[in-house]
Amino acid sequence: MDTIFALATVPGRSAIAVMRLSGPATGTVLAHLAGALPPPRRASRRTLRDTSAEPLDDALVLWLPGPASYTGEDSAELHLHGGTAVVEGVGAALVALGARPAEAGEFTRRAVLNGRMDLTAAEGVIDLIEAETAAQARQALRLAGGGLASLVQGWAERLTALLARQEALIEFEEEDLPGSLDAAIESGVTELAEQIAIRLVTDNGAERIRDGLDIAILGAPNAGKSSLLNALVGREAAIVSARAGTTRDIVESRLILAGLPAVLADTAGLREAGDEIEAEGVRRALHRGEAADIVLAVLVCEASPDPATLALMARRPCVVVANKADLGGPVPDGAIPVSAVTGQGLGLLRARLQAEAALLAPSTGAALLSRPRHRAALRDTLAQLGEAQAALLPELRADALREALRALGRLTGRVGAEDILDRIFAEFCIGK
Ligand SMILES: Nc1nc2c(ncn2[C@@H]2O[C@H](COP(=O)(O)OP(=O)(O)OP(=O)(O)O)[C@@H](O)[C@H]2O)c(=O)[nH]1
Ligand SMILES: [K+]
Ligand SMILES: [Mg+2]
Repeated sequence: MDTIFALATVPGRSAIAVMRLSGPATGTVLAHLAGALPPPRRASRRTLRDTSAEPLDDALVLWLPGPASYTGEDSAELHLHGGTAVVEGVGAALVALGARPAEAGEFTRRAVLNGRMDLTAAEGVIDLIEAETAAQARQALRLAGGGLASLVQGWAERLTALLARQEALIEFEEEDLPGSLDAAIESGVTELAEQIAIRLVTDNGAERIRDGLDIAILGAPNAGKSSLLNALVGREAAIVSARAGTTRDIVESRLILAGLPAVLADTAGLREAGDEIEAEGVRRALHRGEAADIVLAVLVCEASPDPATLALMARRPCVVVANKADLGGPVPDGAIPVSAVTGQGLGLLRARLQAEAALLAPSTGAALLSRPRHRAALRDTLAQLGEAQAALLPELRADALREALRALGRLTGRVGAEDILDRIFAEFCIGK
């Protein structure tokens, strides 16, 4: 196993730069660099020197021997002065001493390989680094703290016990085993399948908290969709003009709703398009509307609701506004009167959007399945438990239980396909 190093802080000029090291040669490398190995787990001030004893920096050094370290390996942290020359000099000395630059996510990957955390906790670590809102950070912390790992671990232990009984049953078929054993396995499998199924159904919102909500603004040309986008995000993100058919492409802008990140998408006005470009714009608008978590349907106070928007409203979760309320005129049923020009009703609209967002991504703190692969693995497990329930031969039932256990193992990284690890750790930054 190589000894790796990377900057844990952002590269560039800074007050302090933290260089991390991990791997079997860490102790030797550190002793060379700092003159001697400092006492473990205590910050020590040392002059760092390169291989020809030239001073590199006056630094704070932490020696973190394994296995009680982040990676599980012998590790160290060097708190350097954050200048480019210092960091490069220390990097060059580390290479001269036999260490190599780490790849993205390599520290955390080693932590997973050494059993310091499972794959879902590692995903929590990435999410925590990426988190932009408080809700995302809370969810990431739960994952990083082993929230999903311990749940899955509990299921895996029960499954292992059921499999052991099943194998005993096969082995001792001839001899006298209590007749109730078979029934006990059956009810155990059923109970486990139920619990996993319930988790799949009730664990909602975690993916939305992680990835954000998709809100599409749709309506007739000139309804004021672009004006509304600009008013909601507080900047001139989209072009506004009195000419119908101004917006062609989708214009996206980010918005945070009650701690949830959202992407607000302005689209082309819905109508029989005048030309090929507008037709493509309308096609994109409808497509975006069909895929959105929430459609923000924009009607206009004085006009009768246009059929295309009404048709979409019937199919998608919607918040409906009647824009241009400043001009007066009747407000269509169920619509919130707003004015993108005067700002009237925008507070109410924001509150409605927040309420819808909260419905879609309840921040109850219970949701853990934040990635499609989590659900996929649990569905595979469930399918195998179904096979086990349906199996007529004890051997086939044991096979299905083994497969179910493998599916759970893929979720936690215990059953590791290299390509899954590669994909997950590619999301990481270098130094984590
Ligand atoms: N009085 C009034 N005028 C508005 C309001 N909102 C938008 N407008 C005007 O309506 C016209 C069209 O506004 P846009 O925001 O470009 O409308 P749009 O729905 O994006 O139009 P397309 O992109 O062409 O589909 C502009 O002249 C805006 O100034 C409003 O609340 N009150
Ligand atoms: K317009
Ligand atoms: Mg527009």
